[in-house]
Amino acid sequence: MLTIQPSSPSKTYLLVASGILAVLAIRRLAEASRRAKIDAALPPSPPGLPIIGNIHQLSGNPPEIVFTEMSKELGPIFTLKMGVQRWIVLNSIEVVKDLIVERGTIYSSRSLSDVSIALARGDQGAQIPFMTYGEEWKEIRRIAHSALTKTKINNYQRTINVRTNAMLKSLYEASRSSPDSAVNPAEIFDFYTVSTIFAIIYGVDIEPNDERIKKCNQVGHDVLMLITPSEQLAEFLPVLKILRRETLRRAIQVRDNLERFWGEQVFGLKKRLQEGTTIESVMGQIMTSRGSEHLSDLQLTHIGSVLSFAGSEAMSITMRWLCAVLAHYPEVQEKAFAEIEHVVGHNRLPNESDEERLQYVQCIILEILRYRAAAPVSIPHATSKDDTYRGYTIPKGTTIVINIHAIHHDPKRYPNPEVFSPERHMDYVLTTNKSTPEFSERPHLAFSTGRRVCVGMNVAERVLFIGIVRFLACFRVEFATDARGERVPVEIVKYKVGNGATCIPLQYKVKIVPRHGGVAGLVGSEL
Ligand code: HEM
Repeated sequence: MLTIQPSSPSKTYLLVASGILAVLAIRRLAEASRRAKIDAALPPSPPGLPIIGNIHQLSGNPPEIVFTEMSKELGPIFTLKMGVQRWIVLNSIEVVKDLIVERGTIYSSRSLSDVSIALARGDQGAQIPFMTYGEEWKEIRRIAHSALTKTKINNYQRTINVRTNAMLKSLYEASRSSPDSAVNPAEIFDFYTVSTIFAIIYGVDIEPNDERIKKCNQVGHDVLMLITPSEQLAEFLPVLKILRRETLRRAIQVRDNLERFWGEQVFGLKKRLQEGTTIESVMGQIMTSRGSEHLSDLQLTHIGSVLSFAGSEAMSITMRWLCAVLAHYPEVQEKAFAEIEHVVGHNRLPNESDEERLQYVQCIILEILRYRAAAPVSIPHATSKDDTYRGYTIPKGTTIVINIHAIHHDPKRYPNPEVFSPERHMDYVLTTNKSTPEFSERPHLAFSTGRRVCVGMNVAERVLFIGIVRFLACFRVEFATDARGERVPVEIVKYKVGNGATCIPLQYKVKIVPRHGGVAGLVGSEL
């Protein structure tokens, strides 16, 4: 008769343990084979290393340059394995149109890191760029968008004019106070854009030494320090997350400071609205418009902070690039000045109603946004569903990078892309129906496209137009000379990558020369 011997406890443990191990191993194998299947169907990928994949290939050069080089080998859509994450990089206008525009419901989410969730409270907060695609984001974005339409921006024209003239005055004074009139305009442009945005968003006027500027810069800087590439590494290699407790604690501290500072701005505006002492502002519009009564103070704080912070740096970067590029292209400046003289004359500054007739100036602005887009890889999107495209599989949760730089430097679209040539946009300016151009006819994608397109685009375009046209009407940019009489170089090929993957010109100094004797009077005028 068969007798079953009770197994010893150690044998039982062994059996159970080996059972568990077997199940784990099978699961791992199944997972590995599932991943291998998905990987095989992904768009092509450059060879990578075990575990880290392609991460190491992104060190050194700016990401947009690395991606553009890779796309020459791999085609307009390719995959990068960033540790445990998959990135798919889009490098042509056709692919961007097919996926970001036409399949916007799938390609408009964000993949949020632990740090960005801690900083912005994820979808519970209202920091638009840090929200996934869904009803909350749609609602907050709709509210922000309706306060930033082209018609609404007309209400801030006087504010923009006043701030622009303050910038011209600072440039004029800076050029007079330095013996060789060599000026580093970066700080002046920074103050111009931050003070203009503050005035438009909250209806307040701030001076250069205002404490709010310092605090706003500090809070912004603290946020950017938390989203540096090294902080992102833990998202690719989760084993590093153990080391990140301190970073997460810091993120919460930074968020508290951010909410305190921007909360004070909302509170101040609320008080002015109750007292009837405020002027028109975007946040005032949002706080009093029908349909936004349910917004909490925290949501208002987040919306106000993001609208103030998201755009002013990008606008300043664009002004800094233009000033640097103009030093290299005197003929562009002369042509623009001749157009301004013809349309506006010398006795007043150009304004928004002159825009239609200042076609060459319009081309200059389009060209600087193409030539050096402030955010050349946009803000990464993420897929919210599995998809198939051109026979490839694109799984849910994939990070999608729009390589704006590659599109802006595609020689088929822009012959000699490294030449700054405003003329290339003249046909568009003269003939295209600018409010609804064909997608392929768009002169640039600096504001990205699709459902996530920059919500502050109308403000940015208006501020850049007034800032740039008045700058061109008042000044000529020349190379400065050093003590030996030699030209001080201004770098326009190499640049710095900012923490938000922005493309920032290296520090430079140029001569800012007033165009004529009437400039002193013009820059001192109120409007
Ligand atoms: C030259 C100036 C500017 C440039 C080049 C620029 C560029 C961009 C880009 C590339 C994006 C990412 C879009 C995407 O995810 O595909 C973006 C998003 C955004 N921008 Fe701008 N921007 C500028 C000015 C502004 C201004 C002035 C504001 C606010 C008044 C603003 C507010 C935003 C917001 C809130 C988002 C997030 C949109 C979302 O996630 O739905 N931007 N911008």
